[in-house]
Amino acid sequence: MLYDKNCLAGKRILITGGGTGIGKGLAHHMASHGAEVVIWGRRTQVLEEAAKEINAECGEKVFFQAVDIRNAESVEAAMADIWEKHGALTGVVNNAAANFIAPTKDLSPRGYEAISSTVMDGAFFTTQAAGRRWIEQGLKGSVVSTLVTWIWTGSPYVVPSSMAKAAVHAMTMSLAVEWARYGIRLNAVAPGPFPTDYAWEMLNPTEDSSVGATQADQVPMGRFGEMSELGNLVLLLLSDGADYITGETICIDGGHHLAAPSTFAGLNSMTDAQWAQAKTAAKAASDKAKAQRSV
Ligand SMILES: CCCCC/C=C/C(=O)SCCNC(=O)CCNC(=O)[C@H](O)C(C)(C)COP(=O)(O)OP(=O)(O)OC[C@H]1O[C@@H](n2cnc3c(N)ncnc32)[C@H](O)[C@@H]1OP(=O)(O)O
Ligand SMILES: NC(=O)C1=CN([C@@H]2O[C@H](COP(=O)(O)OP(=O)(O)OC[C@H]3O[C@@H](n4cnc5c(N)ncnc54)[C@H](OP(=O)(O)O)[C@@H]3O)[C@@H](O)[C@H]2O)C=CC1
Repeated sequence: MLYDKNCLAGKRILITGGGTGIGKGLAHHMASHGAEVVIWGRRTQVLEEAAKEINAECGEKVFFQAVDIRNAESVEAAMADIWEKHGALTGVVNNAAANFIAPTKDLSPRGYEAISSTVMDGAFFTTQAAGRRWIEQGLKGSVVSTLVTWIWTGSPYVVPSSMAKAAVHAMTMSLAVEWARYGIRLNAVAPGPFPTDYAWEMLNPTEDSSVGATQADQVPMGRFGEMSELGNLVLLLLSDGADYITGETICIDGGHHLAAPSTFAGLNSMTDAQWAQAKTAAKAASDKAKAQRSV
């Protein structure tokens, strides 16, 4: 363990999308360094299992709420519930996201909305609900958003995600200035590929769609990122050790985007028939998750 195992003692951190993938890894990392953690997602069973798994190792540190972050009223109600039942948060990780690869010309308005509203509106509603409370109560707070290197490079075939992540980047810089006087810091991380089940089903659904963005051999360091590496960076930003850092987005990608294969440009050669196969495969994974949603 790089950091002291109690370095986050007294911290209470909300992680959206904390039931799976990176969010679950972050929840485990923060809980194992002494923080109390609340995880959000739309599937009660998935959240419950994640909390149980982490708590078995770390003690009763992780709590969960089924929340759809696209719904401002639900976010507000769940945030009020945290303050009432657990106490004030000290940090928020805007980690939940939706994404799938698709040719932009074929995207329906609902497809665009599903991705952009989750990433952009969800991060805004969650940040505002916590920030308002910190300001009213004179409390310090730290917000960390999980972005992606496409905020600098853009990426074809994931245009709504690139646009919405760039918007959250703008929110990070803007509120860092607006809320600095309240002691509220906003930072972000921009990971390269950290393979997770759901993301890879959405971004790498078929053999033909496996391109640079999701391939370890395209990373200059020759490997994917490890959860503990991302966890250590987010931990630092959530901790008092980063008290003078605000408005920053820190890249953690083994040099991936500087070597240029970090986008989905390699999908330019896919045919319409290959795109139809990719859509069918991604939708099957998505439908399986949807059948488990509680909200
Ligand atoms: C360098 C490496 C970088 C990697 C960066 C990673 C970034 C990520 O963010 S990965 C995160 C992946 N995780 C998720 O996406 C988790 C959440 N996902 C979901 O909730 C679903 O999978 C969702 C994205 C499909 C959204 O679900 P929902 O809001 O319930 O939306 P619908 O199923 O009703 O679909 C809305 C709309 O979108 C069309 N659509 C769905 N899937 C596809 C697809 N694969 N291709 C094209 N279009 C798709 C769907 O047909 C609907 O449109 P209409 O048909 O017009 O109604
Ligand atoms: N994996 C990678 O290589 C990279 C990932 N990222 C970013 O990291 C973050 C995590 O991605 P990853 O762990 O890979 O993917 P996952 O699909 O595992 O995580 C996304 C999470 O968001 C939740 N979620 C989606 N929509 C909503 C919603 N409307 N309300 C509440 N929760 C929601 C999902 O749960 P549920 O469906 O139950 O609601 C799920 O737990 C994302 O922001 C992604 O963009 C960035 C760069 C690289």
